[in-house]
Amino acid sequence: MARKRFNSEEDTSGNGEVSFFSTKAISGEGLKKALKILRYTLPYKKTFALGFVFLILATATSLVFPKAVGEIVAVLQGSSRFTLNQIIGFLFGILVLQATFSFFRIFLFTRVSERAMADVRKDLYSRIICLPVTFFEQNRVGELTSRVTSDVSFLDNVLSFTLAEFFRQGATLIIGTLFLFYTSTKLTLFMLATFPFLVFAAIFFGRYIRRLSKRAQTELAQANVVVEETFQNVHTVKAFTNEKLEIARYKTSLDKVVALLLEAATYRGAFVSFLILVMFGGIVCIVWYGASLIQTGELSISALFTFVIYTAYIGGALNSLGDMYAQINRTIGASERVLEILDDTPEINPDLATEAKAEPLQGDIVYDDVRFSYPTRQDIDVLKGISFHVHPGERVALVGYSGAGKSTIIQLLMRFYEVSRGEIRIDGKPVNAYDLARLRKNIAIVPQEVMLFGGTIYENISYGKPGASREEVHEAARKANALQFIQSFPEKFDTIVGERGIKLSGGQRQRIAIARAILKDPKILILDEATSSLDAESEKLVQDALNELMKNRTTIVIAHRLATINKVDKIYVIQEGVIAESGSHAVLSKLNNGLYANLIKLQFEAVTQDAAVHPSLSQ
Ligand SMILES: Nc1ncnc2c1ncn2[C@@H]1O[C@H](COP(=O)(O)OP(=O)(O)OP(=O)(O)O)[C@@H](O)[C@H]1O
Repeated sequence: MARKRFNSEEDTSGNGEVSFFSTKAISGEGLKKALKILRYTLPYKKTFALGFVFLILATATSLVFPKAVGEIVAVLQGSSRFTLNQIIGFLFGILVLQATFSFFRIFLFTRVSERAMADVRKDLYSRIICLPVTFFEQNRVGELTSRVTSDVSFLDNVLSFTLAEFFRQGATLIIGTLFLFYTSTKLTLFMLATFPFLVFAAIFFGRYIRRLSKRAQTELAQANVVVEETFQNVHTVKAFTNEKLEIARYKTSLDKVVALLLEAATYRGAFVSFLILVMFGGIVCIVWYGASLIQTGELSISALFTFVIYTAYIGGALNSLGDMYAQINRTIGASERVLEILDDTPEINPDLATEAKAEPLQGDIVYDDVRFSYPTRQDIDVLKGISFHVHPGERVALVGYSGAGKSTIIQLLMRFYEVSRGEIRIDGKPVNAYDLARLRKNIAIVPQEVMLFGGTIYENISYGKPGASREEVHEAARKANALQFIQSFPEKFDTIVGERGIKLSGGQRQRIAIARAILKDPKILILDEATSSLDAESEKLVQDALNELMKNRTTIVIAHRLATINKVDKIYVIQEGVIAESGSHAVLSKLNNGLYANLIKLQFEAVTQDAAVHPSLSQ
């Protein structure tokens, strides 16, 4: 099943960030999709509506302000019906109201947006985690993380802030202009002929500067990559004494940042000069024309005051509407990407999967002429007709050179991918015919590299069977030969492991993984043997634990160190996607020029060479 990579064409920075200055026009289709995201606010629609009422009230009060200031001038001229104190009192009243309305607007809108966005994040995460492995191969993890974090933040911002601002500024623009016409038609026409152009010029100028700053930010992020990489791999840097090289690399990156920032600063300086000269010049022109209208008796002084303040309001509104257009455009892009994932088909239903009982199986596995190529590399046939039969309770080993296809054979059994041709059957039924969750509950893997989650040892073991009783977890640890080392820690099962906790040795980690598998109690077991060998004592503890685990289960071992597999019933030697040899250890190791015999010879040579270099190892 070919899955499409979701749209990330706006990701120009390459690090999952979305271009800030996409100038693409807002399309009707995009807008429709973005509106679909708004359905997440539906559960909170009452709060949203109330917030909207406060928004209208706050906007209305702010629009009264210039009129009141004009009235003060009228009082000073003696042409008002009110006293100065009355108007100042009124002004204060307006301010208090506006402050109160704004508080509730922000409070209510934020409540809606934060809750709605938490819902989006939850849905998005649930959907992503339930998508098939292929999806994760076709999309970089960094990008997916940014979908859940930054894309949703864009939506959040729009809901809690931009939407309200858009309405407020739009209303200011329309109602303000109507007020202006009402105050003086001639002056309004004069203003409209000049002012908006100046504002748009300022918007473009401003945007160009921000684009430069944005580029500088991206460069800075690149420079930080150098810092991060070298700090993380400080051993490599030091081992090669490449400190000087890294310093030079960092300096080159920083120089680029500085050059861009300086360029932006030059434009910023020019921008301020532009504002002083042209924008304020524009206002001076309006005042000049207004004053001449006052001289001819067509306009009152108080009306001119009101006019200038409204003009400033309108200028501000135009400016922020320009910004908002860019922001809404970005958000549409973000919601498109979020929706694309939400609309993707999951392979598993998490609610049903947790409930699902393991399918009662015998563990009879048949590979019937299985052919396969990875969806991301369709041109390369990784498996070219694999056929074998493992009877219930049998142990088989897959061996072969690196890249031969051993792990791929296992991944197909787990149904991480679908076979291209042929069939895999368990207990006579094709794997595809099983419910995915119930099938996977029957298979446990002890992987090469055991990844433990940051948490307690107890949590890590019970991952094999969420909800297991304390006794079950203890018993599994005992069977896995892990009890002794766990008991030796002061916090025992509650010891934190992982990044912020204790670092377990390779052998200890493996025994935790074995305990996990014992707890899961699967019919089919897959051991992806660790490539690196443990010391003799750990090796024995792990091997004993594995022997306990393999009892009464069909086991497939991916063997890297052949010394450990002489106890299996049958060995399959995989070479370039086909089974080149099969049989018992005793038979295969004696085949003249046989692949298996050769592999054993190679490993034996490697061990003896090692012993020659480190004589202590052979003792
Ligand atoms: N996810 C993937 N996408 C594309 N190609 C892959 C993927 N995983 C493995 N391959 C390719 O498939 C081939 C078989 O890989 P596989 O991991 O099955 O080999 P292996 O025998 O298990 O090797 P090793 O012993 O090193 O683990 C290799 O050529 C590898 O490059």
